[in-house]
Amino acid sequence: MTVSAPGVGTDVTGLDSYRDRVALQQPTWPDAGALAAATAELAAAAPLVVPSAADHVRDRLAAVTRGEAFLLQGGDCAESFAEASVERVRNKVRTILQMAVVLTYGASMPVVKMGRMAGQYAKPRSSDTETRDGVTLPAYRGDMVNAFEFSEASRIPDPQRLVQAYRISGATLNVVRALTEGGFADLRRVHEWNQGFMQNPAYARYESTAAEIDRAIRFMDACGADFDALRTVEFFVAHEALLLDYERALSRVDPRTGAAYDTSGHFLWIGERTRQLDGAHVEFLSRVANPIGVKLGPTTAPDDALRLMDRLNPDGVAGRLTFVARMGAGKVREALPALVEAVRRDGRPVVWVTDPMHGNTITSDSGYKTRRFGDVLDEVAGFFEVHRAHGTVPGGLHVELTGDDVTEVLGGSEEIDDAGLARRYETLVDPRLNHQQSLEMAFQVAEMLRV
Ligand SMILES: O=C[C@H](O)[C@H](O)COP(=O)(O)O
Ligand SMILES: C=C(OP(=O)(O)O)C(=O)O
Ligand SMILES: [Mn+2]
Repeated sequence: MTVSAPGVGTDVTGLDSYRDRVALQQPTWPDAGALAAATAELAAAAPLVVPSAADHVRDRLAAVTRGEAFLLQGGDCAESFAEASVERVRNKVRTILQMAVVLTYGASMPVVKMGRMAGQYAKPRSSDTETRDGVTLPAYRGDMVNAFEFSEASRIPDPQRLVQAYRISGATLNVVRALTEGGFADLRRVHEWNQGFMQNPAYARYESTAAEIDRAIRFMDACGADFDALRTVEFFVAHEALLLDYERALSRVDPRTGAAYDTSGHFLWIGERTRQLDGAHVEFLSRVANPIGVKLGPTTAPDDALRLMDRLNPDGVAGRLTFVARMGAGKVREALPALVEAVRRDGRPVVWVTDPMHGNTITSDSGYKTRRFGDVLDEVAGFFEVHRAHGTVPGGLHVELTGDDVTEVLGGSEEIDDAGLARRYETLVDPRLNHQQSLEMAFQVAEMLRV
């Protein structure tokens, strides 16, 4: 089979069909020649993930649809080039591993671990521009597009940033692999970190769950469990497939099967703002074989969900399609049931995940974009209630988090208040749970999973 170069000749795989559709939320690149040079460089570059690994993730997600595994997706709203340091990546991976141990216990199921990492560099925005002190500039759209700094030069989209994002994603993946394959993920070690977290009296309410996990691990030990076999874990990477110039340039045909894969990450998702049925994002992801997700906000109609299934997973391949519901704590109990019921009746399997962040964004009195920890947990509770009522599988959790001690989300047992937000508010776009809030969430969700 001959395959044409990107954008040249016959579109054998259909990977270029999206070009005839409307793509929302794309940057206005000022120099077409510079964009072509950058995408040509990416098209010739090595894949970040290989097709067989994406297939493997799809199989893991198929287990989630059967209620035999639980999915945990977490990471920054927007990764930044400056924070791709070993330390920051390690803290994020550590946080996700710690949460996963608690959730594994709560669910009595394997947890599929996936970072919003190694590619989460492009952001959709509500407005094309940002105004500060009477000065209006193009909005920041992620490090893959322009720089956060509020100056005219920084905000001009630069296609070389696509190449930089690819290189930094490769370096991030390398660190993630070294950590998760090199003993950092050892169950005994992760358990010790969780015991360290429990030293803080603020978390006394989780003591009984923590003690049960400790007993379970001692029981495994007494039974002669092979802890050395638990020194490594599978860890996958995911991001929003927003910038189609980047995603297309990193897509490759798998010589084993002739199928196309987007090799920029294991799992890609379509955001709430770009999920139009006839839009470019749905068209593009319909052509790649990776496991994919779609965010569904509170205005989604049951028919929209069914049509997305027709477009993205017509044959009902288990693990291919994940719906990430991001309704808001006040809406999830009204908005989600009709969707869940329509999908259940249809019969084609879908992984249902809750994103309890994006429907709960508020502006604090002092002007910070933030979320309340209580709202976040309430949306997760609502998600579980809806699935229990319908006999369907609540398959996972999608959260914005960091492994550091930032102060971006209000509340939690350490009671971050409006004045406290200023202490360490570092996010470039949306507020993230900090390390402690993330673990606290895991303990609370573990309690919900076991009832
Ligand atoms: O993560 C996503 C944000 O919610 C999205 O980019 C919109 O943010 P904005 O309203 O600040 O533009
Ligand atoms: C933009 C995001 O979410 P949504 O598409 O759900 O608004 C996000 O995940 O950062
Ligand atoms: Mn976000």
